[in-house]
Amino acid sequence: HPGLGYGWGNHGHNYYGLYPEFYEFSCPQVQDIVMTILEKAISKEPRMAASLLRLHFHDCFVQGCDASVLLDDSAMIVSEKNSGPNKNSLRGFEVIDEIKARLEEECPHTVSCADILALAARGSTVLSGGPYWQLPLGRRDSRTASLSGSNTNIPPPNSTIQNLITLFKRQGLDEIDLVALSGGHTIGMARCVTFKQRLYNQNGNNQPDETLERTYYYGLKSVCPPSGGDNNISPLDFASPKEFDNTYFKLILWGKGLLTSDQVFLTGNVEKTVELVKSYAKNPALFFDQFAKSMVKMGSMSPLTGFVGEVRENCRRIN
Ligand code: HEM
Ligand SMILES: [Ca+2]
Ligand SMILES: [Ca+2]
Repeated sequence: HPGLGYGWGNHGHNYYGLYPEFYEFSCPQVQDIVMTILEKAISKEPRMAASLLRLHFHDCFVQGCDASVLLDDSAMIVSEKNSGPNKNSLRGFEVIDEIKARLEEECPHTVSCADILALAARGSTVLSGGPYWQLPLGRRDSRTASLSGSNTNIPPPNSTIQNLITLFKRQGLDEIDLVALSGGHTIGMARCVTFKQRLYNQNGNNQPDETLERTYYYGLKSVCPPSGGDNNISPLDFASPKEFDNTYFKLILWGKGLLTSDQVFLTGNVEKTVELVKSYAKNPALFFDQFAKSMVKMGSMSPLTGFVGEVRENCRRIN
């Protein structure tokens, strides 16, 4: 029986009942279909890879990886899409819809939206030049969403290092996962409003963040004026915003992390995260390997399996 995660196909691993061969018989084309649509979307707009990677993260941190993030407002549902971290920020829903529609044609009522998010995150990483990993599957979709969970569990960009460690610990993720997964910021963009405080008033004294490297600071000010321009965007890794590589960590060593939550790995007085940034900056293979491991770990957080939850027909609403 699909979904129970015992015996066949599990090869002795048990990510809470998820296993890579879950769709081997019920939808063997799933991987090809996902990759075809991702290739098209990402070649049209490279940033889409980043947006899809982030969607999986924002799903997993709220009720686990159950596609709660995809539900629209309705009579039954208060959508997570309107939370502080998500509103005017999350992207890629149309690509998920396209994948889902295609999969409903090929393998009706079979592939969950939560698994589509995990597949899209892995595929987006690979297509941006990052690592591939064996992806445990078999997540089912929630019949609920949590706006409050979205507001409280997802770390804000001005977080202190302690705050980041605490919020990740709460999900069962440690400092190694925190630093490696934040390496996802090697691709994609952030809006001015998420880092503006660093430019004009980091500590309530109307001064810039002194950990911000000078020339980078002047460049950011030109993108992000003191008033207005909140939706102007800047790359999280300006050296290679479309390339999944380890330059994110090199930039942090040079004082050129974009968000406070990036730079504090070096400046937050936690020796462990300082060492991790240095080793990932030096050794891209080490970063790739740990990113893959931590993505599997994050992707296995509190999944719905077996007969719990459902496989949505449309990712935006419950059946
Ligand atoms: C450690 C805590 C984290 C914080 C505080 C954080 C914060 C942010 C913020 C503020 C943005 C910009 C949003 C906007 O401008 O609207 C962003 C973008 C992004 N984040 Fe994170 N993030 C964190 C962890 C992660 C993780 C774990 C991943 C994935 C593994 C990730 C992947 C991304 C990606 C790829 C983007 C760019 C999205 C795009 O261009 O559409 N982030 N993040
Ligand atoms: Ca979720
Ligand atoms: Ca990069």
